[in-house]
Amino acid sequence: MLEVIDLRTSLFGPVSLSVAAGECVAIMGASGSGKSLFLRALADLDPNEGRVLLGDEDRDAMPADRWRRKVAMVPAESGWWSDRVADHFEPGAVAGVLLEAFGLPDAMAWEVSRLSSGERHRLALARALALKPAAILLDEPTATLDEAATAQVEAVLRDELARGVPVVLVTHDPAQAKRMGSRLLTMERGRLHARAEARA
Ligand SMILES: Nc1ncnc2c1ncn2[C@@H]1O[C@H](COP(=O)(O)OP(=O)(O)OP(=O)(O)O)[C@@H](O)[C@H]1O
Repeated sequence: MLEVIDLRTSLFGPVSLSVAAGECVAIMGASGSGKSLFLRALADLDPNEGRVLLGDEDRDAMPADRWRRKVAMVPAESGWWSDRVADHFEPGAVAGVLLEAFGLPDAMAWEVSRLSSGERHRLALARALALKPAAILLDEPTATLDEAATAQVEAVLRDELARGVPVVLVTHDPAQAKRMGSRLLTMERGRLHARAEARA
């Protein structure tokens, strides 16, 4: 369970939200409504106030880097700090399995400079999931992807949900929100509301 209590910055909130183990909450909302800022605050990437709990662990009781490893945010545009894709992954079999699932089995040997935007996005997702986070925050994870690659990403996310990971998914795609979200919320001027479909 990921529990958010009165999370806020000067630019959004307060927002309170509970995401159960294995639940995907899909958040839509107009451009500039505060969706990315909310995810960044949840991951403790920007200064913020409020409480965030993961199971019985309190974010404020652990160093920020430990929290960010547990609660992985994959932003809309990922950062790369080395020339080779492989340098962004810890050694081990988990990454290989993910790259297969994303249809990029050979990507470990590639240079970052050759990656298409869709490849970058899937590899950023694989990089985050390879660390086996306890909660996942996704900012438009398939915005750059075609239908087949979108299906691959959604299949991997379903596996994460099946193993009990709570997922917060920001998307501009209503069909994806319905496919993946067990609850649909909308961000409006920095506040979260239930969407009409979710109340029906
Ligand atoms: N450092 C900042 N200072 C002032 N305003 C900011 C800052 N960072 C973001 N904003 C503003 O806060 C608002 C919310 O930004 P945010 O990135 O969360 O939007 P979003 O809902 O994710 O939009 P999109 O769907 O376009 O990605 C925007 O109007 C943005 O310009």
